[in-house]
Amino acid sequence: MATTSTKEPEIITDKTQMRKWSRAMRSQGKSIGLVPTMGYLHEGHLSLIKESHRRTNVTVVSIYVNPGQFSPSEDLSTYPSDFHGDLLKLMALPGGVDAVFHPHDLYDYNNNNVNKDMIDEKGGGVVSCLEERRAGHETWVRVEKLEKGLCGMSRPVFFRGVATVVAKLFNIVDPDFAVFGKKDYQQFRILQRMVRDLDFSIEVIGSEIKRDSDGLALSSRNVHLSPEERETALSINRSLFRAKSNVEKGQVNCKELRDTVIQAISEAGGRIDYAEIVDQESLEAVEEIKSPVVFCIAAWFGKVRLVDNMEIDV
Ligand SMILES: Nc1ncnc2c1ncn2[C@@H]1O[C@H](COP(=O)(O)OP(=O)(O)OP(=O)(O)O)[C@@H](O)[C@H]1O
Ligand SMILES: CC(C)(CO)[C@@H](O)C(=O)[O-]
Ligand code: BAL
Repeated sequence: MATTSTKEPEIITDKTQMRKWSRAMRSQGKSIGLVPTMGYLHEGHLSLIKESHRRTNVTVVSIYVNPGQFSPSEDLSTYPSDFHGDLLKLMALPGGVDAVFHPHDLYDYNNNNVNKDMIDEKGGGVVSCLEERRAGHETWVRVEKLEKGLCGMSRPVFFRGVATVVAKLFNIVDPDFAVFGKKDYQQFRILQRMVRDLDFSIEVIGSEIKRDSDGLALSSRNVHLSPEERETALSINRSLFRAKSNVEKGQVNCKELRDTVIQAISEAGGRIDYAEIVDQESLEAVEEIKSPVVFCIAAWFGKVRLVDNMEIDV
């Protein structure tokens, strides 16, 4: 629906301005697509924007590295960013984007009287960089069952942080559609469930994984891989494609499929966080493939933790 000429997006850093902009678009009868990101944009992000162009009149990209989804031991401080480069990529994209929402701090409530005693520093048993900062934020969205397994095992604050910040973005931007990548499969399913359970009037779209020419899933964190680690990391996508082909040839025993993949990645030099075959919607582990599943993997290559997955529809 969008035009094909490139354009400069409106850059909005303030929540109130963002809301005003969205309301103005709505009053002109325009539908709004939101693509939430943490910046350092690559072709994967751009493919989400193209998906939004196909469905809506105007597209908003948010760029915000959310401290609420990182635990203090994770890589918030080294997360890559290049706002200027991101803008150039957005402007070079046919159709561009209409607005970039780039708040400095989404948890700035102007409450000067926050004191230490007001804050539950444990956040229900888990602590994120947000609580460490004593931001005076105490409301969290939790998608209780779906957040438990897979990435939730090793990143206990991650999904409540993601669900909460995305709920905030939804309230501020008020989009009709929001596009997320299936690369972060559990995140996509959790946000779909959040929207259903909390009656947001927003359609959550899952967009296909964009890969480099050698098959590695594009990710902002790939920039931290050494050339050797990057080569090693190809074991994830190669073993996932092999697993899919083995299922198509009739191998349906999940333990065997998982063992093969774990062995391939470990032998290549990766350190497995998890390798699970789960139902596409419930994300519950299955033993034998009889219905659509997704094979999800997280593994460390040096100091970089990568995720990838493969939907297998039978
Ligand atoms: N290769 C990809 N293909 C499709 N979507 C992607 C891809 N990489 C990221 N996305 C999606 O882009 C959105 C923003 O993700 P984010 O900004 O965290 O980038 P990222 O590359 O996933 O970074 P990282 O994995 O290093 O955190 C998410 O919905 C994510 O799933
Ligand atoms: C959805 C998101 C922008 C929330 O911070 C983030 O988790 C991401 O980039 O995938
Ligand atoms: N794309 C997922 C965001 C994160 O790993 O924090």
